[in-house]
Amino acid sequence: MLDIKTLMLVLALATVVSVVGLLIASLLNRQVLAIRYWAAGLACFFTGLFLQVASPPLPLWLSAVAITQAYFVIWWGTRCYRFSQRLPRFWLVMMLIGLAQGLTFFILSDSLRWSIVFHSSVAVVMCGLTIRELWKLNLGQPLLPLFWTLLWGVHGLVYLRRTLLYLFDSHYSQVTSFEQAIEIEALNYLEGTVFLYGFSLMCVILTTLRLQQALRRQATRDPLTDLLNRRAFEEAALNALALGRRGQRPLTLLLMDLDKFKSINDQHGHKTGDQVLGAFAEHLHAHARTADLICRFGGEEFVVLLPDTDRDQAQSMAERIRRSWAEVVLDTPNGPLATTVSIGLAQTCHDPAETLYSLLEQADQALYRAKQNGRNRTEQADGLRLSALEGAIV
Ligand SMILES: Nc1nc2c(ncn2[C@@H]2O[C@H](COP(=O)(O)OP(=O)(O)OP(=O)(O)O)[C@@H](O)[C@H]2O)c(=O)[nH]1
Repeated sequence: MLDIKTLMLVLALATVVSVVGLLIASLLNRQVLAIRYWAAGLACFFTGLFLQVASPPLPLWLSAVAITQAYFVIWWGTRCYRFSQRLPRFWLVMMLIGLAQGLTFFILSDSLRWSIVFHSSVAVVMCGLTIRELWKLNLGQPLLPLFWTLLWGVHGLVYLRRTLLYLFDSHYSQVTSFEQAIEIEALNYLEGTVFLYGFSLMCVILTTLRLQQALRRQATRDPLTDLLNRRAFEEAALNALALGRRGQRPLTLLLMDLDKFKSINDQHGHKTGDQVLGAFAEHLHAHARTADLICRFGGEEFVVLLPDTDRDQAQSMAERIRRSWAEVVLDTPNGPLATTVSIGLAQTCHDPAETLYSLLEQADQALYRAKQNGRNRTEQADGLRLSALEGAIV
């Protein structure tokens, strides 16, 4: 039969391996903040184990505070993962929780039973909260939340059983050392070792997933406006066109160009120009439906593809966007700034010869007319011009 000291040593070694692994992973993947908290949480856990070995002479409640605090740090890291950002007041929250625990454990210090009951019930609650964080996130991978739940769920159940036994079982309510409770403590340490490796593995998988998402985003989004970039738009638009053609449903394209944008850059600077581009992207988002594809086509040119939308519906949408944009006054370092947009509109005719590029060409000609006719207006394309199709890619 394994004794407590051996089990503790195995768990401590597993923790060291996990902490070192996660620290290396966090150095390699600096963009994913959560892994740093997860590594810090495990380091906290290791400190708790070390303090446990050193008690006495150190009081046992010190180790209980460190181990319980580890759950709070890991939970915080999982929240940062969910929000994809650093959350404020980490140190303050951790200090307050640490102080509250320190005080509670200090009061309970002479009772191993109550110290364990308190520490285990906090762990059960934190397991539940940590599971919840991942379920609130749409990972797009159903297996990961399930594995996370299994891992934290079993861990929580082991702690729940421990809490209940120390609360209600007459044998455990009398014990004064871990050795006297070897049956449950052995399970606790063995499960803890497996849990640590499972948790570290999950941390690395979640970090990889986040990096993959970031890479996919970088490949498909325009960094300034976060709209679809040209390549991603073309891919999605070709699909939308094929679907529309198959269902014989109308589809319209709006090509937009901010008016006199060069003079905005010249008069207010490039930074303000960028601010205008960002604001216009948000404006488009606010007016588009979820099915619409919005893209920064290049420079100060934007495209919106409207599936299931005919020429008249698209015209009123384009006019809504144009009019409301003319009323937007931006607060820039040089004072208030308002700009306008010109729009070219083209609708599919489901001609077999029609392509995305011929549609764009038609919208571009309409846009050119809008500029020629004084800007801040919407012009419609006349229809499919076969001359525009020469050399078009289907
Ligand atoms: N700030 C900023 N400017 C950009 C960006 N991309 C392109 N531009 C500028 O956008 C301006 C486009 O100017 P033009 O194509 O001459 O057109 P315009 O001044 O908008 O005039 P019209 O289209 O005829 O109304 C150029 O000065 C580009 O340098 C960008 O990412 N940020």
